[in-house]
Parts: sequence; C-alpha cells; structure tokens
Amino acid sequence: MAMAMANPAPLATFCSQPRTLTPCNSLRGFGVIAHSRALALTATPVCSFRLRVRASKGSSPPPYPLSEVFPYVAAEWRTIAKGWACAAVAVYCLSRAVPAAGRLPRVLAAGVGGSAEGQIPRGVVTVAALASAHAAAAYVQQALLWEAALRVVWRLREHAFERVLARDLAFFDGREGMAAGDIAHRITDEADDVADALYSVLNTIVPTSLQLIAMGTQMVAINLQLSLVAAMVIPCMCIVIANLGERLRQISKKAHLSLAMLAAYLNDVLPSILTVKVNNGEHKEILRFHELGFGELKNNLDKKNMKALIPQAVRTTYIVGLVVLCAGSIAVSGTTFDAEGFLSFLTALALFVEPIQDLGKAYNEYKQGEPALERIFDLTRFIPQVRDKPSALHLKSVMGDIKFQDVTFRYAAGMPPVADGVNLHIRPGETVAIVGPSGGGKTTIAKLLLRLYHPQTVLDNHDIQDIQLQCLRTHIAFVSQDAMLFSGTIAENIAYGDPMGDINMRKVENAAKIANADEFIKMLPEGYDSYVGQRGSSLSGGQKQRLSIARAIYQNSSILILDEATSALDNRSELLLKETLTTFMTNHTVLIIAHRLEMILMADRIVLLEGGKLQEITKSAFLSGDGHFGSPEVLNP
Ligand SMILES: Nc1ncnc2c1ncn2[C@@H]1O[C@H](COP(=O)(O)OP(=O)(O)OP(=O)(O)O)[C@@H](O)[C@H]1O
Repeated sequence: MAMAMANPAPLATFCSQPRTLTPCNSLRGFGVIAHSRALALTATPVCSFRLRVRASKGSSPPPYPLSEVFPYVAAEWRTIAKGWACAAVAVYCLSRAVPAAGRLPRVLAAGVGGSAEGQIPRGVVTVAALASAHAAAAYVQQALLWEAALRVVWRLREHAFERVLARDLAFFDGREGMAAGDIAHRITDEADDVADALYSVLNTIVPTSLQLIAMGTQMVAINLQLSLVAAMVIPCMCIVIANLGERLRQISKKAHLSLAMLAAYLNDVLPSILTVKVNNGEHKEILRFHELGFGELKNNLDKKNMKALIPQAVRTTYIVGLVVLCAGSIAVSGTTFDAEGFLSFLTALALFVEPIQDLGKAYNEYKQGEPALERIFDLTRFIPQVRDKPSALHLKSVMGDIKFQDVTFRYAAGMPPVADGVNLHIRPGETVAIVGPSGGGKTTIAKLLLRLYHPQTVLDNHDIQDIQLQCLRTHIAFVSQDAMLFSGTIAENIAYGDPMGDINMRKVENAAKIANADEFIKMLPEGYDSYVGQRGSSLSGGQKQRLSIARAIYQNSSILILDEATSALDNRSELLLKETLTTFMTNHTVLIIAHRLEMILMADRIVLLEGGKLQEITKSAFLSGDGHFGSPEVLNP
C-alpha cells in the first residue's frame, strides 16, 4: 500500500501568482529596516477607523466612500489650506491682470509710437508681473494640492497594508482566498487613481469656484480677430509641450518603476503570509513596505509637480506669444490696438477654457477614482476572528505541554471536518510524529496549534485563545512544507524570526550547522551574504528546506513543528540533519509531520490522523503496517 503523494500546498492558489519584476537592489536587503524605523515617526497614520464587517466580498459598497477617506484628508489640512491660499492669490492676480491687460494695447501702441521711447511701458510691467505671480501661485497651489492628495494615499496605502497583514489566514487561503495580485493592484495602481481623484476634487472645489466668481465680474464681449491672432501661438505651445512632455516621460518612467517595485514587493511578501505570521514578521514587513512606499511617494511627487508645471509653462508661452504677436501686428499696421478685444479674449480664456475644462476633468477623475477608493477600503473593513482578547496572557517562557482536547475543525460550513473530536497530549520535551494519508489534516493540526484558525487547544494549561498571539507564535517555531524564503541574503532569511530585526551571526551560523546547511552556504561565493533570489529561486528545494529549518532553530522556541521539512532532501543530507537535530530536540517539544521513515522514527510516539480521527500507533505497528501508514518506496528504500 502506498502513502499518497503530498497534496498541493494549502497556499497553492496564492503562490501561483505570476511573477512581476526581479527585485532591484533596494529590495535585496532587510537593511532598509533601520531607516524605515526612523521614517515610521512620520509615517504612522494619524487616523483610525471604526471597523465595519462586510457580509461578503461581493456585498454592495457603502454609498459615500469619500466620507471614509475624509479623516485622512483632514490630516493634511495644513497643506490643503496653503494650496487654497495660493489659489486665492492666483485668482486675485488674474482678476487684476484682466483690466490691466485691457489697457495694454493702448500702452503698447503709445510705446511703439515713440511716446515712451527706450522704456518698457509701465502697463506691460504690471501685466507681466501679475501674470508671473499668477503662474507661480497656480504652480505652488497645484504642487501643494498634489502633495496633500499623495500623502493621503500614502497613509491610505500603509493603513490598507497593515490591515491586510492583520487579516486571518482564511482571507488568503482556500478557494475563497483573495489573490495576491489583486491586493497588490488595489494598493498600488488603484491607490494612484484615488490620488488623481482627490487632487481633482481638491483643485476644483475652491480654486475653480474662486476663478469663476472673479472672472464673472470681469466678463466683456469677445473679440474674434484677437482669437485668430491667438491661434498663431499654438506652434510655440507645441514646442513647449513636446520638450516638457519628454521630460515628463522620463520622470514618469521612474515613477512607474517605483510603483512596479512596490507591486513586486507585495507579490513577494504576500504569498509568504504564513511565514510572516508564524515568525511575527508583521511589524518588519510594515517597515519594509513603508520604505518602498516612501520612494514611490517621492518619484510620484516629481511626476505630479512636472504635470503641474506644464500647463503653466504652456499658458505663459501662450500669453507671451500673444503679446509679441499683438505688438508686431500693431507695429506693422501702425494702428491702435482694440483694447476691448484683448480684454475680451483674456476673459474668455479665463472663464470658458480653464475653469470649465478643470471642472470636466475633475469630474472624470473623481468618477475614475471612486471604485478604486471603494476597493481599497474593502480590504480594511473586517474584524479578525483570530485576535487577542483584552486580557490575553503574555508568557515569558513555555514548557511545551500541548493538549488537543476534543478538537473539531472544518474549514467552512458544509465541508467535512478535518479534525473530528481530536484528543492528543504531547508532554514537554516529547517528540511526536503525525502520520496519515495526504490531505488527512496533519498540517491543519499544526495550524490550529499556531492559532492561524480558531481552535480550542491548550498550551501549558492555558487555552491558546487566552495567550497573546505574538507571544504564542514566538514560542512555536514552524517549518512549513513550502520552504518559504524572502528576497534577501541567507543570513537575513535565517534571522527572520528575530523580533528586533537584528542578525546575530553567531546564532545564524549555529542554526545553519544544526540544519546541515552550513556546508553548502560556505561554498557560495558570498557565503551567508549570498542573495537567495526572489522567494529563494537561486537555491535548490533541499537547500531551501535546510534554510527554513535553520530559521526555526534560530528562533529557539520551546516548540518546534516540522511539516514535511525534509521531503526534498537526499538520504545523506537527511541522515546528517537527523544527527544534528537529535541533540537539539532533546530539550524541545517537537511535532513531526512526515511521510519519510527517517523522520518518523525520530519520534518518541507516532499518531495516525485519518478521516478526522486521531489514534496512537506503536512503532512496530507502523513498521509492519504494510504500507497502510506510508509508501513502500519510503519504508523500504
Ligand atoms: N484553506 C483551506 N480551505 C479549505 N480546505 C482546506 C484548506 N486548507 C486545507 N484544506 C483541506 O483540508 C484537508 C487537510 O489538509 P492538510 O493540508 O491539513 O492535509 P495534510 O494531511 O497535511 O496533507 P499532506 O500530507 O498532503 O500535506 C485537505 O482536504 C485540504 O484540501
């Protein structure tokens, strides 16, 4: 009889997301942590939200997503107020420039006619000064409002990511689990759409209204002749747009790259959510995310500033060109320029082209951003099932006495129970092997002990639901069958469970020796500083498994769970590992989930999990089981 092949990993759906980018150097090290910690002072969201539970992922969204983003926007009120103050200055300059410009033709004609020879007419200086002040104020207004919108989104992203990490494993797992790519897209691209929408709204409410009111008072009849002259300025504008457009393209490329890095990072870390959780890595990941998010903020801010500059530069070109053309036509024709026509043109330009265009654009942007906003908040609205009670205990140390008492568990209502009245007592320092058919529920038992779901299990006479989650997971080191590694160096991966993010090289090397990984690590060109590639892609399955074991040993928890931790090792490596592990296991409580004989025989006791029921079997019954408990190839290699 054969012990069946291992099932696909429970997180298989999650892990099979297509890769995005190879992470660049800034993603390689965990060295960002120290810097991130400093930045964290400025990054902590100032707002907290009342949690809301959605009946299901597909339930209809609340009607006013803007109201949910309001606390984030309110946190940026200073920047917004400054932006709106600049808007008031810009509109004021424009309203003063219109009558001054209305007098300009007369002033210009007088100047060209020789009445003020050798001097720039005062009216020209006034208009130029007002136009420059308007352009500068409008530029600063837009830059500030972009900064506010982007900072809102930066905070929103951090909040969403923090909430995603706090989600139950069930949110990521199983058939209903949310895909990593979807989450990454919401937090990156769609958040960007939200920034566009917010900016449009901020830039429209006050500035456009002000401009419309101010210009309404200045309105005069339109001069068609002047409009035709104005059209001749268009080629100049095209040259300006082409040049600045090329610069914008380059800046945008950088901004896109930083956004792609963010997406790559998310696609890297979210498939490893199990490892993050069991290593209490949430805080570390929040800091790493913060670093990349801040880089994206900078590049995007450059892009938006350039986008703000372009219309101002184009408008300046337009007005300067217009003045030159008017002056030229007056000089050539020798006639007095129609002042009313010039005034009408500027008024029409101000009243109809700019604010109305802005209103239309703002509406479109908002409509584009609204679903994105909703989808981001959808990630954050939940109450985790697995959470600390207010009175949860912090245990400094545990002996490792584990009791499963009549535990029944099913993944979803209507599904058969994976554990059906399971009773198991593992005494401190004992090694117990769980065997059974593939899909029998062995990994589920380990997950229940780690409280990744909501079980009733007892550790050191405490119901694990009464123990702080972070504390519980510190006392249990878990090596999953998927050998999850992060992009980073070997040393960083082994020391991942360090709560402070430090790397103790002595402990790293010791853990690697026990895991029989020291030999191959030392043969790598950069030894412990070797980069493992995305998700450890530069290492073999067996090497990855040994690093995962070293990570668990580094954690030095009282309880060690090895879930098919040696399935990819060759016989020699497994024997060497067995020798070093045996000493380590003497003062630890160890739960071995395995199909391989060598590992199973390391246990003091063997229990069989089949059809949700657990029963103890003797080693002799196991060995003479004729394959009932394991495959003949493994039992008789
Ligand atoms: N997140 C999930 N949602 C729904 N069902 C799940 C989930 N994870 C596992 N299962 C199901 O629960 C059962 C037990 O899975 P588990 O991974 O515990 O088995 P196992 O004994 O460890 O298998 P193997 O030896 O192949 O690793 C399987 O039938 C599996 O399909």
